[in-house]
Amino acid sequence: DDAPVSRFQEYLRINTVQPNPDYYKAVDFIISQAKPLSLESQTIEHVKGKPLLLLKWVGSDPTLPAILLNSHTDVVPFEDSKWTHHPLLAHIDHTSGNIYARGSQDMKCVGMQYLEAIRKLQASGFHPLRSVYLSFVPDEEIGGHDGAEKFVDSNFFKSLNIAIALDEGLPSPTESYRVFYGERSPWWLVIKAKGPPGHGAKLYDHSAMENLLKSIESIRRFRASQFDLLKAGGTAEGDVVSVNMAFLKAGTPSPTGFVMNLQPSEAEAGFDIRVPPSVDAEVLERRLVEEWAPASRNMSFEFKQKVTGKQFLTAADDSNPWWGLLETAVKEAGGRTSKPEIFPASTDARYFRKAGVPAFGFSPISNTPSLLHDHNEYLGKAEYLKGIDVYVSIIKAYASYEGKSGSRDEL
Ligand SMILES: CSCC[C@H](NC=O)C(=O)O
Ligand SMILES: [Zn+2]
Ligand SMILES: [Zn+2]
Repeated sequence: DDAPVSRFQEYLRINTVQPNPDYYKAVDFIISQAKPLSLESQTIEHVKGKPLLLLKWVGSDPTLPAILLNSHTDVVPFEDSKWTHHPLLAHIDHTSGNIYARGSQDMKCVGMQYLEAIRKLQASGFHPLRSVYLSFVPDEEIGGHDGAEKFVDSNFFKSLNIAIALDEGLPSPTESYRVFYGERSPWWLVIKAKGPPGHGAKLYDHSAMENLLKSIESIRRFRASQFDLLKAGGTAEGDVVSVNMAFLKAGTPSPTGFVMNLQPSEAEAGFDIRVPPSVDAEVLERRLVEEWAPASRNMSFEFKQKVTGKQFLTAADDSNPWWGLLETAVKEAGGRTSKPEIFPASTDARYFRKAGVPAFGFSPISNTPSLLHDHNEYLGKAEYLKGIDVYVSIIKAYASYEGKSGSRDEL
């Protein structure tokens, strides 16, 4: 059991932290792991310095559409002083068996588990009928535009003829694994207020700060209404709009902090908003124009990131054979899947779905708190090893499936 865990630790120790990930080191490491498995390998650089690694386990029937197992190689930054163990050390707590590292849940675990599962399948003498591709993509954490998005837009991707893609999910605090069939759309919104400057001791209307605060109050009321739906139960995390303030920027800097007796003429605030497929984006945008950033209150807005247009969902029912195969394969590995959900944040799966490839978000992590992007992100050693067996079962089922491919639903 030690070797797979050591290999996982080795991957975790590679510094692929945004905004300066060492992608080549990660790619070289994965290639070294793929070598003994005799997988075909190619590195694609849609953008210089951002390599995407594609591995292929060749199936015996090249006429059948292939399976894609996707993972991203980058991880989000951390405040190492707030961790109990440095996030790039992949320290194992020997009492609990927990491996502490950035990327232990999101999602270096999954990338390595795919490979470990293939290693086990080969050792057992299994040969795939369908080809299995493994993509290790860059830049997911900053939007995936130079990674999965360019990959999916290429003719080369179309030539791969992918029937189904698997990508990351979220840890489950309970026994059953979470599975995702769609995602909320990210809107990264900045609202700006302007107003006349003035003496800090003067009470007057329409200052930039007052204008911005009115918007913030309105946005907070909306946030509370959505949060109440969630707190009341019956509504899933991915089915309400989330709004969280990312930054506040205003004031006139001084050597000791900020000038205190000057009312600034400009103020801005940034929000991370996530919109479920079931919510009418036009109605929400009208609210933004009319209540959150009305020009009549000297306000403007811009989006730093916005996914617009149709949102594609992957059928998670009997109409899609890949769904049943996944459920059964997890069961055969001794696990259970819970009701399919909308992913609350974003993943590269949205690009696959948009290209017409059904995709499920799934990370085989149960009985574990979700610590993505948090301090002290960890994964239990036993949970990691169990996840490998879950993928053994899934890859076996997917790569052996002889039937027709599934469908994609549009919204
Ligand atoms: C909007 S692109 C950013 C993607 C990022 N993905 C995972 O956390 C997210 O914030 O959801
Ligand atoms: Zn991720
Ligand atoms: Zn992430």
